[in-house]
Amino acid sequence: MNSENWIIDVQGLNKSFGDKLVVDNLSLQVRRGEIFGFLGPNGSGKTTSIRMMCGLLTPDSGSGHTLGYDIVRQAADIKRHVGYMTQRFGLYDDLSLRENLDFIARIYGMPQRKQRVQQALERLGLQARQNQLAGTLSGGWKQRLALAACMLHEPQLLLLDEPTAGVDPKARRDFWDEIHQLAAEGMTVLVSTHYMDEAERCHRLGYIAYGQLLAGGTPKELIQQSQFTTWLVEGEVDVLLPALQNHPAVALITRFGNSLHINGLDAAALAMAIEPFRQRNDLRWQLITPQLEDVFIHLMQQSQDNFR
Ligand SMILES: Nc1ncnc2c1ncn2[C@@H]1O[C@H](COP(=O)(O)OP(=O)(O)OP(=O)(O)O)[C@@H](O)[C@H]1O
Repeated sequence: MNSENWIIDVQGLNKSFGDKLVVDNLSLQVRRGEIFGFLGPNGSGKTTSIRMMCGLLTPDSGSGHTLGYDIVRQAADIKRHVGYMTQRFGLYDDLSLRENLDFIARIYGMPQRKQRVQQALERLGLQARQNQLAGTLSGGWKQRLALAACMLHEPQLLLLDEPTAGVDPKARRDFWDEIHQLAAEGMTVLVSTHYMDEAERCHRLGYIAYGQLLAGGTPKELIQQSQFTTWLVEGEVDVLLPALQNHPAVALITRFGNSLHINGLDAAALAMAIEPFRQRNDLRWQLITPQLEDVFIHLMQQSQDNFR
């Protein structure tokens, strides 16, 4: 791919706070119109990475471009074209939706202010609530308003830092439909999330732990890279745990109600481990596609071990 098509293209970014290395040699490329998901445990460096890529934080070393601008020397240019939605709702509770958007447009001295506010209200389906005080909105509508606010200046890249934390599943789904619509229109989106259903809706993903990008690719590629074999077992699964939990052929067991996902890296060894239980009447076994959540939990466990 021609490097001019990368909206984000950074190499070897490092950042420390005090003596703690928070982002460690991060390289990342994101294409125009792509929804790129950033995953990783709390404190793994996702926000810090996002802030460096949008010109809000200077890396200690490393280089790169966002929207064609140098992330160190042209940070101000990047900020002008990026919409950044932070983890916390940063709007005014005692202003209406319209007043909030109008206020932001005034602060930034945006030309055609009224028109832009109207467009943003319409774009995100907020007209019917335009006179409602922001403080009285539910979590889902607040996120929508925050998204409208960070799109007022018509950015080319959206950086969304855990945009749907604490938002109910229906509102999250609506929010993601909106993100997909924007991407289809050419918007590039970098989003951090802890939710697996959201991860599955990204075009590509990066998994970061202890500041290092440990895995990257489409959800399908990440599942393939994991080399997991996964058995789904339903029924009286409690009998399995004492025998399999610490079995060397079992990489990870995840519980879902009355079923388990039993994952292993060596299909034959895993088959041998479960063999004594296969004929039981109270258990039903099925070989399934590995789940992203299992893959990420395994990555996280491995990185903890490496870190120690
Ligand atoms: N300005 C700062 N000064 C000192 N330490 C910081 C600063 N910003 C972040 N850190 C530390 O850097 C580490 C990475 O933080 P960061 O917010 O990038 O992680 P994250 O992956 O976004 O976490 P979360 O999922 O909890 O939002 C944390 O240990 C955090 O406490």
